[in-house]
Amino acid sequence: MRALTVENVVKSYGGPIVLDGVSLAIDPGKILGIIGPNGSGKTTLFSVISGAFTPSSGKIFLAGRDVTALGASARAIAGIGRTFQVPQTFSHMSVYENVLVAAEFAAGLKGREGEEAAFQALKVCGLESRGNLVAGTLPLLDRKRLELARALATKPSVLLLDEIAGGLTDDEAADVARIIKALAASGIAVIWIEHLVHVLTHAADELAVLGEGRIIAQGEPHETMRTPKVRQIYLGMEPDIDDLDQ
Ligand SMILES: Nc1ncnc2c1ncn2[C@@H]1O[C@H](COP(=O)(O)OP(=O)(O)OP(=O)(O)O)[C@@H](O)[C@H]1O
Repeated sequence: MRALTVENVVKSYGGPIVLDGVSLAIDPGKILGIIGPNGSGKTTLFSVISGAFTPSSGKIFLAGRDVTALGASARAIAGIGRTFQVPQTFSHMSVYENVLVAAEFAAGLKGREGEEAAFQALKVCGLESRGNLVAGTLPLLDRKRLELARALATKPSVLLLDEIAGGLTDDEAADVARIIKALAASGIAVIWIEHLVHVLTHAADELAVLGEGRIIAQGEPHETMRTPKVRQIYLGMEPDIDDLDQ
């Protein structure tokens, strides 16, 4: 069964249409990369999947169950985890407290179950020795790891990553990509928005390109980057499309 199916989703915020009939699906254990120019609707797509916004029409299925009518909290509990473009960490709290709060309040994991989920999430993200540090003092790479750990502590079956590698060096981005691949290998379905195309062409099983609210290309990442429509968009922005294979 597909981990998540997005069926013909249309979204407008009251003005122009931002998502114009988007359909996609992902299996457990796979990584689907999403790219697209600024304003093409990537973050809106995540908001509609996570339940922050209701689609104007269309449906969202989580493991075959129609969750379109559920709000964000119910979807988090049902198994949809999310990181944000701007990290949502509480800077004055410790690293461990940040992750525990996510487990307890976002996913409803109480007592030992919450503590265990928080500890495991820190461990997988390489932060187990930094649990007592104040979150606001962490360097960027660790703040990204913490954002990932917070999403992971909700024990998601589907994980939505919004520019988790943004601002990182190539080596740091590779480090985060390694963690994400391990998460996928454990059975989590990962949908990953990123402006750094080369990070996704290396890490994703499949790539979907959004343009003006529609999926204009989708498939094996390198093939997808070579399609004429995608080349047109990324010409000049990604001068090294032909080097992405290397
Ligand atoms: N809460 C909102 N209310 C009204 N319009 C919005 C809202 N959020 C996004 N939009 C508009 O929807 C369009 C798509 O925005 P969205 O943030 O989804 O695109 P994006 O592809 O994620 O862009 P970026 O790469 O810049 O983050 C834009 O025109 C944006 O101004």
